[in-house]
Amino acid sequence: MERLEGMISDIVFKNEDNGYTIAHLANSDNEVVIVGCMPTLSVGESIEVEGKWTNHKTYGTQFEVNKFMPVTPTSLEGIYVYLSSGMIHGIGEKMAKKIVDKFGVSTLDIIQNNPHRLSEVDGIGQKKIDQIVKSYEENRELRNIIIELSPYGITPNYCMKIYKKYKNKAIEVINKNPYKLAEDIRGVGFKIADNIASKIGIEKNSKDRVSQGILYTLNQSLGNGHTYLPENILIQEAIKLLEVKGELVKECILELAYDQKIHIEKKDNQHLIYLIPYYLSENGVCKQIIKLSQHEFKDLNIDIEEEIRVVEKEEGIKLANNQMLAVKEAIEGGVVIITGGPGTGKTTTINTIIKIFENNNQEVVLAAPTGRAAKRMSETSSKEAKTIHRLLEMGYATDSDELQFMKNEEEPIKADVIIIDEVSMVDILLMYSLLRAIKPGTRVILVGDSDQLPSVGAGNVLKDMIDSCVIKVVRLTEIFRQAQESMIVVNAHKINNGQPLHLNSKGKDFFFIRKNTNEEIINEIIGLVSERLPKFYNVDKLKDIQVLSSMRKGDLGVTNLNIELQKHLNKPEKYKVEENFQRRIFRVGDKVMQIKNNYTRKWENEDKTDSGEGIYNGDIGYVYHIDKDKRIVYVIFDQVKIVSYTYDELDELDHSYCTTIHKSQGSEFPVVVIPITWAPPMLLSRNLLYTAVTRAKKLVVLVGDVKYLEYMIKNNRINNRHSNLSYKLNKFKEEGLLIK
Ligand SMILES: Nc1ncnc2c1ncn2[C@@H]1O[C@H](COP(=O)(O)OP(=O)(O)OP(=O)(O)O)[C@@H](O)[C@H]1O
Repeated sequence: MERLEGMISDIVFKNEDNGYTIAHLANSDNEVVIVGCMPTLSVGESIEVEGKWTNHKTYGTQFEVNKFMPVTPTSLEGIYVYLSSGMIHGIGEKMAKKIVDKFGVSTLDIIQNNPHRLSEVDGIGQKKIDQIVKSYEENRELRNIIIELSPYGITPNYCMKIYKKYKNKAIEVINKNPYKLAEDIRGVGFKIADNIASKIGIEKNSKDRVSQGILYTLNQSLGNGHTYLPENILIQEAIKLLEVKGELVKECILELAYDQKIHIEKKDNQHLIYLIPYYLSENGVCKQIIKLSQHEFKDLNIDIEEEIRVVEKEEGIKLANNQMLAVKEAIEGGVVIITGGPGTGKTTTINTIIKIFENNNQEVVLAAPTGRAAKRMSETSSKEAKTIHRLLEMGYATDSDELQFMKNEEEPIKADVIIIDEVSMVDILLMYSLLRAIKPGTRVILVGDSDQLPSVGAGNVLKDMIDSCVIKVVRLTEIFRQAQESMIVVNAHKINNGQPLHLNSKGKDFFFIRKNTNEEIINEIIGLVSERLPKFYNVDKLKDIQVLSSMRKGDLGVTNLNIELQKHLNKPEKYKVEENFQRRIFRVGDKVMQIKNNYTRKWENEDKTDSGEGIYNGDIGYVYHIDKDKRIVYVIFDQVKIVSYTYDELDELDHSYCTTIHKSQGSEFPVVVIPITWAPPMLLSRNLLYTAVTRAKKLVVLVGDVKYLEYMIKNNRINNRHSNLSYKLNKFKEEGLLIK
């Protein structure tokens, strides 16, 4: 390894995604090209680099950097260049000159140790001093983290994420418990954390390590939808991960339970191991369901049949028997699940229930798990529907900096009736938060299609509640005439029943285009989306058509289809600003999706007369503007909400010309295009196909090989999730805890 020292005189290239940088390093003797991961580098900075000389075919001799360290500039010129480089917010070129003229070589010492003295410089007030100190500190801390962590193979990009999460506590957190990184930082797995741990000197058989491995295994299993793991499975998986003896794992499981980090529940001869929040939520859901169902509901003193007749007359419909039953249960029973596939009249039933309650002065509140599902519910009911998170008023309590729900047992939701749609998407944690915020006496109506994919989060709540037979369930099974005319609806039910589909009926809305190779499928999809569908169906290629894929990777996965579709749906143009992040290009006009809930992300309209906060997982928007100087991408959602993302926040956004079927849950689109090709069996499943097809309102086009379509229809291997909700609800019922 060789070392060089000098000042950065130019930055030739910087990849914002992974920090790869090509720069010129100058010292009194010469100027050389250095390359490597140096994300925080800026012109004027003095650094020391460690690495080796290489010879590049095209670019000649360059220095490949393994490790870099900032050195405090000592020369007046160095200090001036550093301060004026733009790295310290609040100091421009003029101000830098003034400061250096005043304090000379002691400038950096003053900023660090006696910042109040900056006020001696003309034009610097307290506010400016605070800004300079904060920015200087952040810069220093980030550098320290990079220097400390890069030997463990953590890329600078992750260092930035780590810094954002823990701020100046980062090194302390990592030294105390490196495994915390695996829990908190998306993309850092147990293996990386374990590597740091071993370098810090944590032994393979250390109980800390094994305990963290057990917690990590349980955390990972949440990603597969499990609310607990049977002990034998947990032990097997932990042994595989940690390469230690089973006895030690067992011992650590007991210690974790003793420390109340996990809960062990006995069921028959098995031990079920839960992470605490999941145990509390599962029990809490059971308890709340019992409480809510047992309560005496206020008698509305109405003739239900007469009330139904009034609404039927107003709407010009006649409810089917099961719809009628659902309405009666909602009013008389008080807690009910209404379930059914597409076109079975769920919306019509909800609307009838709303009308009857409102005709009788009852306050009805509507909510759904995602922003898009709530928007759709608002549209079909002509009444405001909120996301469940908004209904529960997610926010910061005065004495805490953690987001939490303001609505709970003490401060319940004010309503006589609460109707929740798309309940299949609600996981066990959210269901508990919701139920605990409902006051006994409030009527609760849960609506959903239990054949859709289960929630992304742990649990199989809707299905378990239905299977338990503890809550009254009304199943809507009749497909109404109007709905029967749609092959989308008819085929969706056929998929659910494992039957062959009606393909390509003339004048209908469900087509299969046979293509064999992946290349043919991609070309066909591009042709359909960019030209033929907009032309023949008069739909907007960006807003109305959604391509859905079951997978992320591969030629026909979301990542590649987004790259291919972007080339045709939003071509590069001189007037369109774009920024290249190597893996992906963000360009003005791009269709994008927010991929995680961000309850505090601010938005405002163009003339800044309206603003708010909260952008949710699955929200689709368009890149509106890119400010390369400020390093900000602006995205517009719902035609008016403009949201800014700094470059290092772009991991919250994905292109969405194509999205995964999982992400499309709860959303509907006029036209859906789905590639049908080989994939691992768990991604060729009936409920994935069913969920994808039922997202379309006007037209479904499948493109690919019909043998995989047939395989999907047959493959009813329901992803079995470890969940104890149904069993527990029944157990409580048998033990006489439920009156009804
Ligand atoms: N009792 C009824 N008599 C006649 N038509 C009905 C009846 N109930 C619903 N419909 C019609 O059937 C179609 C589907 O109904 P609705 O939209 O309520 O079902 P849904 O289960 O919400 O469907 P989706 O899940 O596809 O939105 C609509 O056109 C609706 O007008």
